[in-house]
Amino acid sequence: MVFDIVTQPLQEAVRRGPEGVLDGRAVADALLEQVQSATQQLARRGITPTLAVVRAGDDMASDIYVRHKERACARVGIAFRHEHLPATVREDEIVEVLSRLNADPNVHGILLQLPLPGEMNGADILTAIDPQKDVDGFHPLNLGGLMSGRAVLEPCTPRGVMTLLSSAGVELTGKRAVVIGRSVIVGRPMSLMLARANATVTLCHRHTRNLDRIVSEAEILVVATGVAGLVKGSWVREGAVVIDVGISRVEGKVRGDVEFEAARKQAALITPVPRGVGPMTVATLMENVVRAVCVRHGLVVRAGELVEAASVGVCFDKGVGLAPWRVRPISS
Ligand SMILES: Nc1nc2c(c(=O)[nH]1)N[C@@H](CN(C=O)c1ccc(C(=O)N[C@@H](CCC(=O)O)C(=O)O)cc1)CN2
Repeated sequence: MVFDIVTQPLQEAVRRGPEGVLDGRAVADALLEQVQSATQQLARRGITPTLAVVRAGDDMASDIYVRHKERACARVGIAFRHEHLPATVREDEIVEVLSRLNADPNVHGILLQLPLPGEMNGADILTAIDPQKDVDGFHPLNLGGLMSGRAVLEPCTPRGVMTLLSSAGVELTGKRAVVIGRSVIVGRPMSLMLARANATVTLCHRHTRNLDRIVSEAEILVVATGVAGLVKGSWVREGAVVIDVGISRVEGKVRGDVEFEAARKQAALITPVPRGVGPMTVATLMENVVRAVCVRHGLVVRAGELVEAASVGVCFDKGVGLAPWRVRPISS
């Protein structure tokens, strides 16, 4: 465990929120405080964690999200670099920028803001990011590490959902979990993380038949489709925990994938949109930047304190320079 979250402040943040609503903003704030404490301790060792965001084109939503990331960096003491490339940029030019950032020892975390313009193949370009700096956790080595239980850097949105669930004290063992959406950045890693936490997971997508019936059996429901209002309140099982990852703009308003008011009547806990999962994505990114720094410098954040990894029995085998997933206990 490279960054060990202290759960009590997160639990208190959940308790302060409205009954039945999982206030992602409050939990994200509590997490950001812990990240800030870690960056202050890193600063005392002369280390300034640095995140580089590469963005191509002028997608309006991306503009908002990159600004959220910049603001979060400023808040927690992470230096922020923005490489904003024109929409006409070629794939090889993006790869060139990523390679330069890979080689820069002052950069700890790199992310490529999605979506990319036009027909560009994001999956190919993402492989150009050094897996040790891949703070989005989208590199195939990190995604493979997630599958084999060895990833250090995991995708921010599903990881943020897991943090939200644990801060609300949601027990997952043996629970029937349904994930709607099979994207590489949310649905698929989400289903792996829930299975890792001992839930029984069904992964649904656009070809799934009888979606309403499957949803009605879910004790934990995670919806990540980007289709506003797809999940009707009447589908939701009484007492379910509902996590809405979707963000769409409808008539100038931000909406989720779940009919919030109707679903709230059924659910024991539900995340709103906005102020639900979105802020957790950004806070978890900040956590991942500190993770990347720790892996590089052989450090661990344990119960809020930064310590040498060796003193708690963890070593980071950097091997041929591509393996955050080669973290292993010294004793093994
Ligand atoms: N490289 C990446 N690209 C994208 C990711 C990602 O994790 N890595 N995820 C999304 C966009 N995203 C972060 O990049 C993101 C989405 C939403 C929010 C957020 O805080 N939303 C607010 C609402 C803000 C608004 O739209 O007005 C909320 O839910 O409260 C943050 C980050 C796709 N691309």
